[in-house]
Amino acid sequence: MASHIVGYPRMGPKRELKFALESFWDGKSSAEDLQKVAADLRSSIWKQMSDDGIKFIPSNTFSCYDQVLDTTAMLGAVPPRYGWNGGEIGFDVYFSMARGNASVPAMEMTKWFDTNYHYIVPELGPEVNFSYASHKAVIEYKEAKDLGVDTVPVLVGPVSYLLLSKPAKGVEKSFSLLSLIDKILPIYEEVVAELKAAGATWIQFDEPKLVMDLGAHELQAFTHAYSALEASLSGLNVLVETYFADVPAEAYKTLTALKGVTGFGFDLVRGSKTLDLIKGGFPSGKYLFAGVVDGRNIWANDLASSLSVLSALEGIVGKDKLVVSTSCSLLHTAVDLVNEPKLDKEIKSWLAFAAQKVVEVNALAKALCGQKDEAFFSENAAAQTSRKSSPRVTNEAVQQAAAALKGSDHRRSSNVSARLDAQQKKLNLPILPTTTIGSFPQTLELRRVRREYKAKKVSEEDYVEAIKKEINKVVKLQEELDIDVLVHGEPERNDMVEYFGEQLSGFAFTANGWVQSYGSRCVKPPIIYGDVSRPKAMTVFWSSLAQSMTKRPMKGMLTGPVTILNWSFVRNDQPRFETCYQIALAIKDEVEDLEKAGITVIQIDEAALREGLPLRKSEHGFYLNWAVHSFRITNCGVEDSTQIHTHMCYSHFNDIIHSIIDMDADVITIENSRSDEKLLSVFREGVKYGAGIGPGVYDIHSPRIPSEEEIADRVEKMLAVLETNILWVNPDCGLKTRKYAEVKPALSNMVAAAKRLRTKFASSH
Ligand SMILES: Nc1nc2c(c(=O)[nH]1)N[C@@H](CNc1ccc(C(=O)N[C@@H](CCC(=O)N[C@@H](CCC(=O)N[C@@H](CCC(=O)O)C(=O)O)C(=O)O)C(=O)O)cc1)CN2
Ligand code: MET
Ligand SMILES: [Zn+2]
Repeated sequence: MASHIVGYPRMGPKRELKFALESFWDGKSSAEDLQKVAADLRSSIWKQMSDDGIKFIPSNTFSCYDQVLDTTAMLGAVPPRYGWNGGEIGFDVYFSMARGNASVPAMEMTKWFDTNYHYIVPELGPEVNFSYASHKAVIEYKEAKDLGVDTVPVLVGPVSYLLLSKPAKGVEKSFSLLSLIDKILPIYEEVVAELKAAGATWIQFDEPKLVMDLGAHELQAFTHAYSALEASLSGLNVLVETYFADVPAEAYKTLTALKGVTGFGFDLVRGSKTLDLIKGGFPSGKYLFAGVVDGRNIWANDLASSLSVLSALEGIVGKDKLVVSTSCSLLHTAVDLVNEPKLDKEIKSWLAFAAQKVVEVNALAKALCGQKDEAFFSENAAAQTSRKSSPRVTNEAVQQAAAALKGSDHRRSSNVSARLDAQQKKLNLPILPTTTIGSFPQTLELRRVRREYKAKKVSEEDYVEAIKKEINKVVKLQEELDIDVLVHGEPERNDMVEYFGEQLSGFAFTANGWVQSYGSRCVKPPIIYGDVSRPKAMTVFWSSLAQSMTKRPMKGMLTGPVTILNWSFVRNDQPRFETCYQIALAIKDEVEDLEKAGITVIQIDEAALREGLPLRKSEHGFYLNWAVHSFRITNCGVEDSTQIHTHMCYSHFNDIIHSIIDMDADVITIENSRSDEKLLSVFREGVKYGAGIGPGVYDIHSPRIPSEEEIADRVEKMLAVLETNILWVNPDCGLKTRKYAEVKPALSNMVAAAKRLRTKFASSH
């Protein structure tokens, strides 16, 4: 029985790649230094999987930024503004596309399906001249082979690639991206030919788009593409891999009938319906890659239960055609439990990170062919039992409070326009008020203080003093810049989710459980293992302190329940919505404590509300209903005069705008500048929006400093579709990843742009 891994984390167990990248970008190390770190990481990953006994080991799942951007490089689809002149694409052009450079902004970045990973969106049109411009897939295949590991090279499949793209600037929005299929297939053929020549016997095409709601035309593109590739694929075993949900029935038919394909991979964790499809018929003689080990979570696999699923599948596809696999790439889980010596022993026994999941996959494969490791299986069974019965998982009071939520809608007592009037009386803000999203730059010094406090090398007193000084600096800076609604800058927070996770009961946190979010940026999602409650106030001390430093309104800053849920590793022993309601109750207590402490503006970030939207339309309504309800629970109890803000990243909101309105926040700030103002088109189409809104006026993901003119232009464009009295002026998102040298001039230009427009507006009225 064979084993397979869809993909593996690339950052390294101690984020080696992150540090190598950032040092290279800062000019502190050479391209060779970066290449060396990258090669060492790849080699240790391959060696580890090979030592663990994995038969199908992936290559080309490593990336210095993003696998979709790697595909763009492979196809030579570099937008002309990056000045590429042909030849093999190097770091210069590659990182300019990813991060922008002094003169050109970065390409758009967006969410990878419903994960917290982000990819760089390809920009395509009829004018693009595709050419084979990055040989990375072949180079990495050979690199592994030289190390004695025969791998399965992985490519983003041609159809998913096109469906993940967008029309380039100047190309009709209605342009059919799929019409480019015959232009990119020849490049794929070149890559395949080279891989074959290098000795590859298997190749994996990731086609995750197959789990979405696709039309006949899109499904037809798969049939067409793989028929066209059939000849060049002959002699190779070909795996088409899907993940993140079940494959709809129509897509399943298309997929399993593809020409030239010898194996099909399915996510059997999130896609339990796929199991029925397979039982209803699977093409004979083909391989089934059964993704039973969850790549999206940190829970140890229930090996006994997986084994029974696998045995049933074996009966359908045959012993020699079943391959045990992960549900998706392990990119979305933490790297290695070995680096968590401080984690509670019992909780640790319930967990498996990427390295442990590789072992689980192999153990399942061996068990199927009669080499069951009894000790390993019984240890696993004991951990499953302990998790089911452990008293630390259950909190009766919390369960009762959550059950009591049923039956109420949890709405504020007045409508938004009455509330905005009451708030304006108190706040007395100018038109086009300026604000920021919350965090200010996280300097090295700040990180050092937090780290040393955590390690008990700095006393509580000194720590509070250091943070206080930082808040004071941020407050003074905002006053100098003349920003209207201030923030304290979040210096006490490592991350907007982890910080709350560390203070709530029912959560565990890790020391090294990093997961890549984008580029070199990683997050350490907390682990929700039990019922959630708030032992004490979490932010009131810092927010009150910050408010005492200024006469201007200071926003209380919280992360909302849906975002805490979506950016944590969530327990899988109860429905997600139940966990979300529990978190909502904890945040509600915090909102009310902030109000009592005299905070008049409270921002409850729901950055990840959109990303949690199920991939399939049929499930949207149910999710949005409980997600929006959870948000309302947090703030339905405040006074009219308390202004509730929320913030969201990524503006693909056209389809869910009514749910966003239904959140009933007083002000919403939304990412906007990096996605071509898609957001504004919603309002252009006539959706009525009466609450305050701040579409981001510049991109904070790039080091580039926007000019006053550029920002003023953007705001004017917004004013063409939105009423002047509801518009706020703010950046796209928090500033924690930026440097002060970037933030100061950018915010100064932002305030100047707002003032310029206020003057213009006053003189025209
Ligand atoms: N959870 C979450 N998801 C999100 C976002 C977000 O802010 N949070 N934002 C959106 C964009 N994604 C982002 C993801 C990460 C970062 C980010 O800045 N990450 C930091 C890590 C931040 C962090 O938690 N750092 C800690 C830990 C510091 C640290 O590295 N400590 C070392 C100690 C060793 C050493 O570095 O010396 C360790 O713990 O190992 C801190 O500052 O306190 C990074 O990768 O650089 C930004 C945006 C979408 N998804
Ligand atoms: N308040 C948070 C911040 O400014 C919101 C970020 S959304 C990813 O960092
Ligand atoms: Zn954001």
